[in-house]
Amino acid sequence: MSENVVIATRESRLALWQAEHVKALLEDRGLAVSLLGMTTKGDQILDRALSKVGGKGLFVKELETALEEGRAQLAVHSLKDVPMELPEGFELAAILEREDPRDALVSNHYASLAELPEGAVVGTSSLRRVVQIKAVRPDIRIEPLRGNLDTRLRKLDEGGYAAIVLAAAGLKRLGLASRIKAVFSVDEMIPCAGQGALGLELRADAHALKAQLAAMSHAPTWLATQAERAVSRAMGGSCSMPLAAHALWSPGVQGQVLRLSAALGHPERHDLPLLKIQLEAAVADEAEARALGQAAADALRAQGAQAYLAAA
Ligand SMILES: NCc1[nH]cc(CCC(=O)O)c1CC(=O)O
Repeated sequence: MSENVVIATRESRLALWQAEHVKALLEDRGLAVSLLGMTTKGDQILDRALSKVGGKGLFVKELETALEEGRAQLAVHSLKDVPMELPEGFELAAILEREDPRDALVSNHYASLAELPEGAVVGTSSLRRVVQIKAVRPDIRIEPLRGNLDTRLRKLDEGGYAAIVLAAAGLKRLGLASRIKAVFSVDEMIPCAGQGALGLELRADAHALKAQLAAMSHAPTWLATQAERAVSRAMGGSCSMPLAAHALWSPGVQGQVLRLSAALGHPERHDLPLLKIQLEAAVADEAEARALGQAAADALRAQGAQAYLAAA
């Protein structure tokens, strides 16, 4: 494999950072790499919530077309933007070691969610974040907030919101960690499946590259995110759903166990309780990781998830 590897990437500052990061890792392994920047529908449509315009696939479709047509060999994605089922002919070849998976509160005036005054306006278009904020602060008013990280921070600075909620990983990658006022623990605000991890997608028939990328995959992150994505898949896997899933390796009686937390809120009725589950299991391979995710989804259904899903 001495040919040049072309990475297809979105052109937001975060996407470019992530693509450059993977480029450097591949170059360390002796590959020649270049980037192909592209704009996706998800980047263009900024006035509506993603859940209303077609979901996460909007960020990956154009990149997959570039792979299909041979204009690129590799697409780098924030794993949380990757749909649970990839189209026929595409695969995730590697998942890199996860960055900080937590959500962060960013504000120019307040140091935490608890400090926000009664009725304060918080910006987010993520139903997952909305239901978890409303569960502890039902008085908070939520206003939509889309666009890339710089756009969202600008909208905060223009004064439209008391605070906004963003993934810590993105802020850290862009050197914007100083904007973080408080990080939510993963119990306070359960992250989205895959949050903080990067997924490397290629064509299923790209065997040589696949073997090279597999060596870069981080097994603990791979298994944890497979469990998280299995919850999402079992629930119908779209971002029109206020679903959180996060798995963490923790010490067990006989070695490490994977502890999976998941939560589902009602998309509109914030007076209804958040359904929550935490399960743990010794997980040695992908099948066991997925089984853990499926078990969490089953447990949420036993708590009445079906009625919540029907409303989404
Ligand atoms: N939904 C957009 C998106 N996709 C990935 C990240 C952050 C980085 C990551 O989670 O890997 C963000 C921004 C955010 O949610 O605040």
